[in-house]
Amino acid sequence: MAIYFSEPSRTFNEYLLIPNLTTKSCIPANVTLKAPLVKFNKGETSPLQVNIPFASAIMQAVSDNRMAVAMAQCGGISFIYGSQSVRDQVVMVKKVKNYKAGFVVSRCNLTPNHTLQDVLHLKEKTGYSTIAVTEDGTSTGKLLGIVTSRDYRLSRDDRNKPISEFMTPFSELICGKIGITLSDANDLIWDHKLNCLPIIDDTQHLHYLVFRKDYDRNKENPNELLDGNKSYVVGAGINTRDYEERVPALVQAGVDILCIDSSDGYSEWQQETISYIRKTYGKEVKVGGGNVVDKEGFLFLAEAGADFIKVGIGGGSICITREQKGIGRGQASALIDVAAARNEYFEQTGVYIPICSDGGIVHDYHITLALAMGADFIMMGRYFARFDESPTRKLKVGNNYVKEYWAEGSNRARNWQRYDLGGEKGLVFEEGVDSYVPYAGSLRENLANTISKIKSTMCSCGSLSISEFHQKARLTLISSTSLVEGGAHDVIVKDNQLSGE
Ligand SMILES: NC(=O)C1=CN([C@@H]2O[C@H](COP(=O)(O)OP(=O)(O)OC[C@H]3O[C@@H](n4cnc5c(N)ncnc54)[C@H](O)[C@@H]3O)[C@@H](O)[C@H]2O)C=CC1
Ligand SMILES: O=c1[nH]c(=O)c2[nH+]cn([C@@H]3O[C@H](COP(=O)(O)O)[C@@H](O)[C@H]3O)c2[nH]1
Ligand SMILES: [K+]
Repeated sequence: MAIYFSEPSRTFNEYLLIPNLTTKSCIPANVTLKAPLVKFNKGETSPLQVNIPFASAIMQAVSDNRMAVAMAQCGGISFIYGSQSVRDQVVMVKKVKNYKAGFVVSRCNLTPNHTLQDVLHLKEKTGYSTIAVTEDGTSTGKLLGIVTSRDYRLSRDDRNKPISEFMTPFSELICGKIGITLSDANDLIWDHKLNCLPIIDDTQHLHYLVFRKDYDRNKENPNELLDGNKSYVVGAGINTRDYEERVPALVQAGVDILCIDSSDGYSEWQQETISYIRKTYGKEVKVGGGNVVDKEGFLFLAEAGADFIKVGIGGGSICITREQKGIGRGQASALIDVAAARNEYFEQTGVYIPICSDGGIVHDYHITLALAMGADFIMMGRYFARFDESPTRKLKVGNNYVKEYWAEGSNRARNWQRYDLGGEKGLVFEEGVDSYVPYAGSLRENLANTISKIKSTMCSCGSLSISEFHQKARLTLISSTSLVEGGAHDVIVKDNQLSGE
Protein backbone atom coordinates (compact mmCIF):
# COMPACT_ATOMS: atom_id res chain seq x y z
CA MET A 1 0.00 0.00 0.00
CA ALA A 2 1.13 3.54 -0.66
CA ILE A 3 2.77 5.42 2.19
CA TYR A 4 1.13 8.63 3.40
CA PHE A 5 2.99 11.44 5.13
CA SER A 6 1.10 12.42 8.26
CA GLU A 7 1.83 16.15 7.95
CA PRO A 8 0.60 18.33 5.10
CA SER A 9 3.18 20.02 2.85
CA ARG A 10 3.80 23.50 4.17
CA THR A 11 5.20 26.66 2.61
CA PHE A 12 7.20 29.57 4.05
CA ASN A 13 4.07 31.71 4.19
CA GLU A 14 2.69 29.47 6.92
CA TYR A 15 5.47 30.21 9.42
CA LEU A 16 6.72 33.07 11.56
CA LEU A 17 9.63 33.46 13.95
CA ILE A 18 9.21 34.09 17.66
CA PRO A 19 11.77 36.56 19.06
CA ASN A 20 14.38 35.43 21.59
CA LEU A 21 16.20 37.65 24.06
CA THR A 22 18.22 40.33 22.24
CA THR A 23 21.30 41.18 24.24
CA LYS A 24 22.94 44.59 23.86
CA SER A 25 25.78 43.15 21.80
CA CYS A 26 23.28 41.59 19.44
CA ILE A 27 23.27 44.32 16.79
CA PRO A 28 23.24 43.94 12.99
CA ALA A 29 26.85 45.18 12.73
CA ASN A 30 27.95 42.15 14.75
CA VAL A 31 26.02 39.57 12.70
CA THR A 32 28.00 37.42 10.28
CA LEU A 33 26.28 35.68 7.39
CA LYS A 34 29.25 33.53 6.42
CA ALA A 35 28.11 30.05 5.43
CA PRO A 36 29.68 26.74 4.39
CA LEU A 37 29.22 25.63 0.78
CA VAL A 38 30.73 22.15 1.04
CA LYS A 39 30.92 19.39 3.61
CA PHE A 40 33.43 19.38 6.45
CA ASN A 41 34.29 17.35 9.52
CA LYS A 42 33.22 18.24 13.03
CA GLY A 43 35.52 20.84 14.55
CA GLU A 44 36.83 21.98 11.17
CA THR A 45 35.65 24.74 8.86
CA SER A 46 34.32 24.22 5.38
CA PRO A 47 37.07 24.53 2.72
CA LEU A 48 34.72 26.65 0.61
CA GLN A 49 32.50 29.27 2.19
CA VAL A 50 30.37 32.18 1.04
CA ASN A 51 30.38 35.53 2.82
CA ILE A 52 26.65 35.94 2.31
CA PRO A 53 24.39 32.87 2.04
CA PHE A 54 23.14 33.51 -1.48
CA ALA A 55 23.48 31.54 -4.70
CA SER A 56 22.01 32.61 -8.01
CA ALA A 57 20.04 29.87 -9.75
CA ILE A 58 21.46 27.57 -12.43
CA MET A 59 19.37 29.20 -15.14
CA GLN A 60 19.89 30.87 -18.52
CA ALA A 61 17.88 33.85 -17.39
CA VAL A 62 19.90 34.31 -14.20
CA SER A 63 23.49 33.12 -14.01
CA ASP A 64 25.98 34.07 -16.72
CA ASN A 65 29.52 35.42 -16.20
CA ARG A 66 28.33 38.96 -15.57
CA MET A 67 25.98 37.90 -12.77
CA ALA A 68 28.74 35.65 -11.41
CA VAL A 69 31.20 38.54 -11.10
CA ALA A 70 28.57 40.75 -9.47
CA MET A 71 27.61 37.97 -7.03
CA ALA A 72 31.23 37.25 -6.08
CA GLN A 73 31.82 40.97 -5.55
CA CYS A 74 28.97 40.95 -3.05
CA GLY A 75 30.21 37.78 -1.33
CA GLY A 76 27.82 35.19 -2.78
CA ILE A 77 28.13 32.70 -5.62
CA SER A 78 26.60 32.02 -9.03
CA PHE A 79 26.27 28.65 -10.64
CA ILE A 80 26.66 29.31 -14.35
CA TYR A 81 23.91 27.55 -16.28
CA GLY A 82 24.65 24.20 -17.84
CA SER A 83 21.94 24.38 -20.49
CA GLN A 84 24.46 25.47 -23.12
CA SER A 85 27.30 23.77 -24.96
CA VAL A 86 30.36 22.77 -22.95
CA ARG A 87 32.41 25.25 -24.96
CA ASP A 88 30.13 28.19 -24.21
CA GLN A 89 29.91 27.35 -20.51
CA VAL A 90 33.71 27.09 -20.31
CA VAL A 91 34.06 30.54 -21.89
CA MET A 92 31.78 31.98 -19.19
CA VAL A 93 33.68 30.30 -16.36
CA LYS A 94 36.99 31.54 -17.76
CA LYS A 95 35.66 35.07 -18.03
CA VAL A 96 34.91 35.02 -14.31
CA LYS A 97 38.19 33.39 -13.31
CA ASN A 98 40.23 35.77 -15.48
CA TYR A 99 38.39 38.82 -14.24
CA LYS A 100 40.96 40.70 -12.23
CA ALA A 101 39.17 43.12 -10.00
CA GLY A 102 40.65 46.49 -10.79
CA PHE A 103 42.99 45.10 -13.47
CA VAL A 104 41.42 45.41 -16.90
CA VAL A 105 42.68 44.22 -20.24
CA SER A 106 43.09 47.31 -22.41
CA ARG A 107 40.06 47.68 -24.66
CA CYS A 108 41.42 50.40 -26.97
CA ASN A 109 44.72 49.77 -28.70
CA LEU A 110 46.50 51.30 -31.71
CA THR A 111 50.01 51.37 -33.19
CA PRO A 112 52.26 54.48 -33.32
CA ASN A 113 51.60 54.71 -37.07
CA HIS A 114 47.87 55.22 -36.61
CA THR A 115 46.69 58.82 -36.78
CA LEU A 116 44.79 61.26 -34.63
CA GLN A 117 41.82 60.50 -36.86
CA ASP A 118 42.06 56.83 -35.81
CA VAL A 119 42.19 57.87 -32.16
CA LEU A 120 39.03 59.94 -32.58
CA HIS A 121 37.27 57.09 -34.36
CA LEU A 122 38.11 54.57 -31.68
CA LYS A 123 37.07 56.95 -28.93
CA GLU A 124 33.77 57.58 -30.66
CA LYS A 125 33.17 53.86 -31.19
CA THR A 126 34.03 52.63 -27.70
CA GLY A 127 33.45 55.59 -25.45
CA TYR A 128 36.91 55.10 -23.85
CA SER A 129 39.44 57.89 -23.94
CA THR A 130 42.59 56.05 -22.82
CA ILE A 131 44.32 54.30 -25.69
CA ALA A 132 47.30 51.97 -25.33
CA VAL A 133 49.87 52.35 -28.10
CA THR A 134 51.55 49.01 -28.72
CA GLU A 135 53.93 47.75 -31.36
CA ASP A 136 51.32 45.52 -32.99
CA GLY A 137 48.21 47.40 -31.92
CA THR A 138 46.99 44.57 -29.64
CA SER A 139 46.15 44.65 -25.94
CA THR A 140 49.19 42.49 -25.13
CA GLY A 141 51.74 43.96 -27.52
CA LYS A 142 54.95 45.78 -26.57
CA LEU A 143 53.88 49.03 -24.92
CA LEU A 144 55.21 52.12 -26.71
CA GLY A 145 53.03 54.83 -25.26
CA ILE A 146 49.61 55.98 -24.08
CA VAL A 147 47.22 58.49 -25.61
CA THR A 148 44.57 60.32 -23.63
CA SER A 149 42.49 63.39 -24.44
CA ARG A 150 45.18 65.53 -22.84
CA ASP A 151 47.67 64.63 -25.56
CA TYR A 152 45.98 66.44 -28.45
CA ARG A 153 44.16 69.64 -29.18
CA LEU A 154 41.39 69.25 -31.70
CA SER A 155 41.25 72.90 -32.69
CA ARG A 156 44.89 72.89 -33.77
CA ASP A 157 46.10 69.41 -34.49
CA ASP A 158 46.16 67.89 -37.96
CA ARG A 159 44.00 64.76 -38.05
CA ASN A 160 46.62 62.95 -40.10
CA LYS A 161 49.33 63.44 -37.50
CA PRO A 162 50.73 60.02 -36.48
CA ILE A 163 50.25 58.92 -32.89
CA SER A 164 54.04 58.62 -32.45
CA GLU A 165 54.22 62.43 -32.58
CA PHE A 166 51.80 63.22 -29.77
CA MET A 167 51.49 60.15 -27.50
CA THR A 168 53.11 60.10 -24.07
CA PRO A 169 56.05 57.84 -24.97
CA PHE A 170 57.01 54.81 -22.92
CA SER A 171 60.11 56.58 -21.58
CA GLU A 172 57.84 59.09 -19.81
CA LEU A 173 55.29 56.59 -18.51
CA ILE A 174 54.99 55.31 -14.97
CA CYS A 175 54.22 51.58 -15.14
CA GLY A 176 53.61 48.76 -12.68
CA LYS A 177 55.22 45.34 -13.00
CA ILE A 178 53.00 42.29 -13.47
CA GLY A 179 52.25 40.71 -10.08
CA ILE A 180 51.83 44.08 -8.33
CA THR A 181 48.95 44.18 -5.85
CA LEU A 182 46.01 46.44 -6.43
CA SER A 183 46.83 48.45 -3.37
CA ASP A 184 50.46 49.04 -4.51
CA ALA A 185 49.15 49.97 -7.95
CA ASN A 186 46.88 52.46 -6.28
CA ASP A 187 49.80 53.98 -4.36
CA LEU A 188 51.61 54.58 -7.66
CA ILE A 189 48.46 56.15 -9.10
CA TRP A 190 48.22 58.55 -6.16
CA ASP A 191 51.94 59.29 -5.83
CA HIS A 192 52.23 60.24 -9.48
CA LYS A 193 48.77 61.76 -9.87
CA LEU A 194 47.85 59.31 -12.67
CA ASN A 195 44.47 58.37 -13.99
CA CYS A 196 45.72 55.11 -15.45
CA LEU A 197 48.62 52.80 -14.65
CA PRO A 198 49.77 50.30 -17.32
CA ILE A 199 50.96 46.95 -15.97
CA ILE A 200 53.77 45.40 -18.00
CA ASP A 201 56.09 42.39 -17.87
CA ASP A 202 59.90 42.20 -18.16
CA THR A 203 59.72 42.43 -21.94
CA GLN A 204 57.67 45.64 -21.80
CA HIS A 205 54.56 43.85 -23.03
CA LEU A 206 51.25 45.23 -21.79
CA HIS A 207 49.05 43.04 -19.55
CA TYR A 208 46.55 45.33 -17.84
CA LEU A 209 45.55 48.86 -17.14
CA VAL A 210 44.54 49.95 -13.65
CA PHE A 211 42.27 52.96 -13.50
CA ARG A 212 41.88 55.22 -10.51
CA LYS A 213 38.12 54.83 -10.50
CA ASP A 214 38.21 51.02 -10.58
CA TYR A 215 40.26 50.92 -7.44
CA ASP A 216 37.51 52.80 -5.66
CA ARG A 217 35.00 50.24 -6.86
CA ASN A 218 37.18 47.46 -5.50
CA LYS A 219 37.24 49.13 -2.12
CA GLU A 220 33.45 49.08 -2.16
CA ASN A 221 33.47 45.27 -2.07
CA PRO A 222 34.68 44.37 1.40
CA ASN A 223 32.77 41.07 1.22
CA GLU A 224 34.04 39.87 -2.15
CA LEU A 225 34.55 36.14 -2.55
CA LEU A 226 38.02 35.33 -3.84
CA ASP A 227 40.00 32.11 -4.30
CA GLY A 228 43.67 31.68 -3.32
CA ASN A 229 44.78 33.45 -6.50
CA LYS A 230 42.53 36.41 -5.86
CA SER A 231 40.15 35.43 -8.68
CA TYR A 232 36.42 35.41 -8.11
CA VAL A 233 34.87 32.15 -6.94
CA VAL A 234 32.37 30.68 -9.38
CA GLY A 235 30.19 27.56 -9.66
CA ALA A 236 28.71 25.75 -12.64
CA GLY A 237 25.73 23.52 -13.29
CA ILE A 238 26.24 20.07 -14.79
CA ASN A 239 23.89 17.29 -15.87
CA THR A 240 23.85 13.51 -15.55
CA ARG A 241 24.49 12.84 -19.24
CA ASP A 242 27.54 14.58 -20.68
CA TYR A 243 29.55 14.83 -17.43
CA GLU A 244 32.55 12.91 -18.75
CA GLU A 245 33.03 15.70 -21.25
CA ARG A 246 31.70 18.70 -19.32
CA VAL A 247 33.31 18.19 -15.91
CA PRO A 248 36.94 17.96 -17.13
CA ALA A 249 36.43 21.05 -19.31
CA LEU A 250 34.98 23.05 -16.41
CA VAL A 251 37.70 21.89 -14.02
CA GLN A 252 40.32 22.86 -16.57
CA ALA A 253 38.70 26.30 -16.82
CA GLY A 254 39.14 26.74 -13.08
CA VAL A 255 35.59 26.31 -11.79
CA ASP A 256 35.44 26.21 -7.97
CA ILE A 257 32.37 24.09 -7.43
CA LEU A 258 29.86 22.10 -9.48
CA CYS A 259 26.20 21.34 -8.94
CA ILE A 260 24.17 18.65 -10.63
CA ASP A 261 21.15 20.50 -11.95
CA SER A 262 17.98 18.45 -11.89
CA SER A 263 14.45 18.54 -10.57
CA ASP A 264 14.98 15.14 -8.97
CA GLY A 265 18.25 14.15 -7.32
CA TYR A 266 17.12 10.84 -5.84
CA SER A 267 18.43 8.85 -8.78
CA GLU A 268 21.14 6.46 -9.84
CA TRP A 269 22.07 9.01 -12.53
CA GLN A 270 23.31 11.38 -9.83
CA GLN A 271 25.04 8.60 -7.93
CA GLU A 272 26.95 7.67 -11.09
CA THR A 273 27.84 11.28 -11.84
CA ILE A 274 29.25 11.88 -8.35
CA SER A 275 31.06 8.57 -8.44
CA TYR A 276 32.71 9.52 -11.76
CA ILE A 277 33.92 12.78 -10.19
CA ARG A 278 35.30 10.99 -7.11
CA LYS A 279 37.07 8.37 -9.21
CA THR A 280 38.59 10.99 -11.48
CA TYR A 281 39.44 13.75 -9.02
CA GLY A 282 39.07 12.37 -5.49
CA LYS A 283 37.75 14.97 -3.07
CA GLU A 284 39.41 17.85 -4.84
CA VAL A 285 36.49 18.66 -7.15
CA LYS A 286 33.46 19.78 -5.17
CA VAL A 287 30.00 18.80 -6.36
CA GLY A 288 26.51 19.34 -5.00
CA GLY A 289 23.53 17.11 -5.78
CA GLY A 290 19.76 17.52 -5.82
CA ASN A 291 17.05 18.35 -5.67
CA VAL A 292 15.56 16.31 -2.86
CA VAL A 293 12.66 16.94 -0.50
CA ASP A 294 13.01 14.35 2.25
CA LYS A 295 15.32 12.31 4.47
CA GLU A 296 15.59 9.38 2.04
CA GLY A 297 16.70 11.61 -0.81
CA PHE A 298 19.19 13.41 1.44
CA LEU A 299 20.75 10.19 2.76
CA PHE A 300 21.02 8.75 -0.73
CA LEU A 301 23.02 11.74 -1.98
CA ALA A 302 25.03 11.96 1.25
CA GLU A 303 26.13 8.35 0.79
CA ALA A 304 26.79 9.00 -2.90
CA GLY A 305 29.35 11.60 -1.75
CA ALA A 306 27.67 14.94 -2.48
CA ASP A 307 29.47 17.98 -1.04
CA PHE A 308 26.21 19.84 -0.52
CA ILE A 309 22.59 18.95 -1.12
CA LYS A 310 19.96 21.12 -2.71
CA VAL A 311 16.36 21.04 -1.52
CA GLY A 312 13.17 21.84 -3.40
CA ILE A 313 10.89 20.39 -6.02
CA GLY A 314 8.26 22.46 -7.73
CA GLY A 315 8.32 25.49 -5.43
CA GLY A 316 10.01 27.87 -7.85
CA SER A 317 8.15 30.91 -9.17
CA ILE A 318 8.30 29.65 -12.78
CA CYS A 319 7.78 25.96 -11.86
CA ILE A 320 4.90 23.90 -13.10
CA THR A 321 6.42 20.53 -12.21
CA ARG A 322 3.82 19.88 -9.54
CA GLU A 323 1.05 20.53 -12.04
CA GLN A 324 2.69 18.56 -14.82
CA LYS A 325 4.14 15.59 -12.99
CA GLY A 326 2.45 15.67 -9.61
CA ILE A 327 5.74 15.46 -7.71
CA GLY A 328 6.98 17.90 -5.10
CA ARG A 329 6.57 19.08 -1.57
CA GLY A 330 5.90 22.39 0.17
CA GLN A 331 9.29 24.06 0.45
CA ALA A 332 9.13 24.61 4.22
CA SER A 333 8.24 20.99 4.96
CA ALA A 334 10.93 19.73 2.60
CA LEU A 335 13.55 21.92 4.21
CA ILE A 336 12.57 21.08 7.79
CA ASP A 337 12.73 17.37 7.01
CA VAL A 338 16.05 17.50 5.17
CA ALA A 339 17.62 19.76 7.84
CA ALA A 340 16.66 17.21 10.50
CA ALA A 341 18.24 14.44 8.42
CA ARG A 342 21.38 16.54 7.94
CA ASN A 343 21.68 17.11 11.71
CA GLU A 344 21.14 13.44 12.46
CA TYR A 345 23.76 12.52 9.85
CA PHE A 346 26.18 14.99 11.43
CA GLU A 347 25.66 13.48 14.88
CA GLN A 348 26.19 9.97 13.60
CA THR A 349 29.13 10.54 11.25
CA GLY A 350 30.71 13.84 12.33
CA VAL A 351 30.31 15.08 8.74
CA TYR A 352 28.34 18.27 8.20
CA ILE A 353 26.75 18.48 4.75
CA PRO A 354 25.46 21.98 3.95
CA ILE A 355 21.98 22.19 2.49
CA CYS A 356 20.73 24.77 0.04
CA SER A 357 17.09 25.83 -0.10
CA ASP A 358 16.25 26.27 -3.78
CA GLY A 359 13.24 28.16 -5.08
CA GLY A 360 10.03 29.63 -3.76
CA ILE A 361 11.41 32.73 -2.05
CA VAL A 362 8.83 35.48 -2.50
CA HIS A 363 9.50 37.92 0.34
CA ASP A 364 12.85 38.73 1.93
CA TYR A 365 11.68 37.26 5.21
CA HIS A 366 11.28 33.89 3.50
CA ILE A 367 15.07 33.81 3.22
CA THR A 368 15.33 34.37 6.95
CA LEU A 369 12.80 31.61 7.58
CA ALA A 370 14.76 29.24 5.34
CA LEU A 371 17.93 29.98 7.31
CA ALA A 372 16.03 29.49 10.58
CA MET A 373 14.74 26.15 9.33
CA GLY A 374 18.29 24.91 8.80
CA ALA A 375 19.34 25.99 5.31
CA ASP A 376 23.00 26.97 5.03
CA PHE A 377 22.49 28.99 1.91
CA ILE A 378 19.64 29.96 -0.38
CA MET A 379 19.38 29.64 -4.16
CA MET A 380 17.08 32.04 -5.96
CA GLY A 381 16.08 32.64 -9.54
CA ARG A 382 13.27 35.18 -9.63
CA TYR A 383 14.97 37.38 -7.03
CA PHE A 384 18.13 37.81 -9.13
CA ALA A 385 16.40 37.87 -12.52
CA ARG A 386 14.99 41.30 -11.62
CA PHE A 387 18.35 43.05 -11.54
CA ASP A 388 20.51 44.88 -14.06
CA GLU A 389 23.12 42.13 -13.83
CA SER A 390 20.88 39.30 -15.05
CA PRO A 391 21.46 38.26 -18.66
CA THR A 392 17.97 38.99 -19.98
CA ARG A 393 16.32 41.86 -21.80
CA LYS A 394 14.75 44.77 -19.93
CA LEU A 395 11.46 45.83 -21.49
CA LYS A 396 8.69 48.29 -20.86
CA VAL A 397 5.30 46.69 -20.45
CA GLY A 398 2.59 49.28 -19.90
CA ASN A 399 4.11 51.81 -17.51
CA ASN A 400 6.49 49.41 -15.86
CA TYR A 401 9.91 48.07 -16.63
CA VAL A 402 10.22 44.31 -16.53
CA LYS A 403 12.92 41.73 -17.19
CA GLU A 404 12.44 38.41 -18.91
CA TYR A 405 12.63 35.29 -16.75
CA TRP A 406 12.12 31.80 -18.13
CA ALA A 407 12.28 28.35 -16.54
CA GLU A 408 14.93 25.77 -17.36
CA GLY A 409 12.20 23.26 -18.11
CA SER A 410 10.54 25.58 -20.64
CA ASN A 411 10.89 25.07 -24.38
CA ARG A 412 12.78 28.32 -24.57
CA ALA A 413 15.57 27.07 -22.29
CA ARG A 414 15.71 23.56 -23.65
CA ASN A 415 15.99 24.65 -27.27
CA TRP A 416 19.78 24.90 -27.01
CA GLN A 417 20.08 21.12 -27.21
CA ARG A 418 18.40 20.99 -30.57
CA TYR A 419 21.14 23.08 -32.07
CA ASP A 420 24.15 22.14 -29.99
CA LEU A 421 23.75 18.48 -29.22
CA GLY A 422 21.51 17.37 -32.00
CA GLY A 423 19.08 16.20 -29.31
CA GLU A 424 15.42 15.38 -29.58
CA LYS A 425 13.34 17.68 -31.74
CA GLY A 426 11.06 18.97 -29.03
CA LEU A 427 9.80 18.52 -25.54
CA VAL A 428 7.10 16.07 -24.65
CA PHE A 429 5.86 18.49 -22.05
CA GLU A 430 7.14 21.69 -20.49
CA GLU A 431 7.92 21.89 -16.78
CA GLY A 432 8.21 25.64 -16.51
CA VAL A 433 6.98 28.90 -17.96
CA ASP A 434 8.42 31.91 -19.78
CA SER A 435 7.61 35.09 -17.86
CA TYR A 436 8.40 38.67 -16.90
CA VAL A 437 9.48 39.88 -13.48
CA PRO A 438 9.35 43.50 -12.32
CA TYR A 439 12.68 45.26 -12.93
CA ALA A 440 14.25 46.18 -9.59
CA GLY A 441 17.55 47.98 -10.28
CA SER A 442 20.99 46.92 -9.13
CA LEU A 443 21.97 43.73 -7.38
CA ARG A 444 24.13 45.53 -4.87
CA GLU A 445 21.44 47.86 -3.58
CA ASN A 446 18.75 45.22 -3.38
CA LEU A 447 21.04 42.74 -1.65
CA ALA A 448 22.06 45.34 0.91
CA ASN A 449 18.42 45.92 1.71
CA THR A 450 17.61 42.22 1.97
CA ILE A 451 20.66 41.57 4.13
CA SER A 452 19.78 44.34 6.54
CA LYS A 453 16.34 42.79 7.03
CA ILE A 454 17.84 39.34 7.65
CA LYS A 455 20.35 40.68 10.16
CA SER A 456 17.71 42.66 11.94
CA THR A 457 15.50 39.58 12.35
CA MET A 458 18.44 37.48 13.49
CA CYS A 459 19.07 40.08 16.20
CA SER A 460 15.45 39.86 17.26
CA CYS A 461 16.04 36.14 17.57
CA GLY A 462 19.27 36.62 19.54
CA SER A 463 21.56 35.16 16.88
CA LEU A 464 24.87 36.49 15.62
CA SER A 465 25.62 33.73 13.12
CA ILE A 466 23.71 31.35 10.92
CA SER A 467 24.75 28.33 12.97
CA GLU A 468 23.57 30.04 16.15
CA PHE A 469 20.32 30.86 14.36
CA HIS A 470 19.93 27.17 13.42
CA GLN A 471 20.19 26.26 17.11
CA LYS A 472 18.08 29.02 18.60
CA ALA A 473 15.33 29.81 16.10
CA ARG A 474 11.78 29.25 17.33
CA LEU A 475 9.08 29.04 14.70
CA THR A 476 5.34 28.94 14.81
CA LEU A 477 2.80 27.79 12.27
CA ILE A 478 0.21 30.43 11.61
CA SER A 479 -3.47 29.99 10.99
CA SER A 480 -5.12 31.43 7.91
CA THR A 481 -6.77 34.12 9.97
CA SER A 482 -3.51 35.24 11.54
CA LEU A 483 -2.13 35.50 8.01
CA VAL A 484 -4.66 38.30 7.44
CA GLU A 485 -3.61 39.92 10.71
CA GLY A 486 0.00 39.97 9.48
CA GLY A 487 -0.65 42.41 6.64
CA ALA A 488 -2.06 45.94 6.86
CA HIS A 489 -5.71 45.42 7.72
CA ASP A 490 -8.82 47.38 8.59
CA VAL A 491 -7.30 50.59 7.30
CA ILE A 492 -7.38 52.25 3.90
CA VAL A 493 -3.78 52.19 2.70
CA LYS A 494 -2.90 55.46 0.94
CA ASP A 495 -0.68 53.96 -1.74
CA ASN A 496 0.73 50.52 -2.39
CA GLN A 497 3.96 51.03 -0.45
CA LEU A 498 3.02 48.38 2.10
CA SER A 499 2.21 45.61 -0.32
CA GLY A 500 5.63 45.14 -1.99
CA GLU A 501 8.78 43.57 -0.66
N1 LIG B 1 13.70 22.36 -8.74
C1 LIG B 1 12.62 22.03 -9.41
O1 LIG B 1 11.57 21.91 -8.86
C2 LIG B 1 12.66 21.80 -10.87
C3 LIG B 1 13.72 22.17 -11.64
N2 LIG B 1 13.73 21.97 -13.00
C4 LIG B 1 14.88 22.41 -13.77
O2 LIG B 1 14.70 22.05 -15.13
C5 LIG B 1 15.89 21.52 -15.67
C6 LIG B 1 15.68 20.12 -16.15
O3 LIG B 1 15.41 19.29 -15.03
P1 LIG B 1 15.06 17.75 -15.21
O4 LIG B 1 14.00 17.62 -16.22
O5 LIG B 1 14.84 17.18 -13.89
O6 LIG B 1 16.41 17.22 -15.88
P2 LIG B 1 17.17 15.83 -15.75
O7 LIG B 1 18.15 15.85 -16.85
O8 LIG B 1 17.74 15.60 -14.40
O9 LIG B 1 16.09 14.71 -15.95
C7 LIG B 1 15.31 14.55 -17.14
C8 LIG B 1 14.97 13.06 -17.33
O10 LIG B 1 16.12 12.38 -17.81
C9 LIG B 1 16.41 11.23 -17.01
N3 LIG B 1 17.88 11.06 -17.01
C10 LIG B 1 18.79 11.78 -16.34
N4 LIG B 1 20.05 11.37 -16.63
C11 LIG B 1 19.94 10.36 -17.54
C12 LIG B 1 20.88 9.55 -18.23
N5 LIG B 1 22.19 9.67 -18.05
N6 LIG B 1 20.39 8.64 -19.11
C13 LIG B 1 19.07 8.50 -19.31
N7 LIG B 1 18.14 9.26 -18.68
C14 LIG B 1 18.56 10.17 -17.80
C15 LIG B 1 15.81 11.57 -15.67
O11 LIG B 1 15.53 10.42 -14.91
C16 LIG B 1 14.56 12.33 -16.07
O12 LIG B 1 13.51 11.46 -16.40
C17 LIG B 1 16.93 21.67 -14.59
O13 LIG B 1 17.57 22.89 -14.79
C18 LIG B 1 16.14 21.71 -13.31
O14 LIG B 1 16.76 22.43 -12.28
C19 LIG B 1 12.70 21.36 -13.62
C20 LIG B 1 11.62 20.97 -12.91
C21 LIG B 1 11.50 21.16 -11.49
O1 LIG C 1 9.45 23.17 -11.88
C1 LIG C 1 10.39 23.77 -12.40
N1 LIG C 1 10.40 23.84 -13.73
C2 LIG C 1 11.37 24.48 -14.40
O2 LIG C 1 11.35 24.50 -15.62
C3 LIG C 1 12.39 25.10 -13.64
N2 LIG C 1 13.49 25.81 -13.96
C4 LIG C 1 14.10 26.13 -12.79
N3 LIG C 1 13.41 25.66 -11.76
C5 LIG C 1 13.71 25.75 -10.33
O3 LIG C 1 13.28 27.01 -9.84
C6 LIG C 1 14.31 27.59 -9.04
C7 LIG C 1 14.16 29.09 -8.96
O4 LIG C 1 12.99 29.40 -8.27
P1 LIG C 1 12.59 30.91 -7.89
O5 LIG C 1 12.34 31.63 -9.15
O6 LIG C 1 11.34 30.76 -7.07
O7 LIG C 1 13.71 31.48 -7.09
C8 LIG C 1 15.56 27.11 -9.74
O8 LIG C 1 16.72 27.22 -8.96
C9 LIG C 1 15.20 25.67 -10.09
O9 LIG C 1 15.39 24.78 -9.01
C10 LIG C 1 12.35 25.01 -12.25
N4 LIG C 1 11.35 24.35 -11.64
K1 LIG D 1 13.62 9.77 -8.26
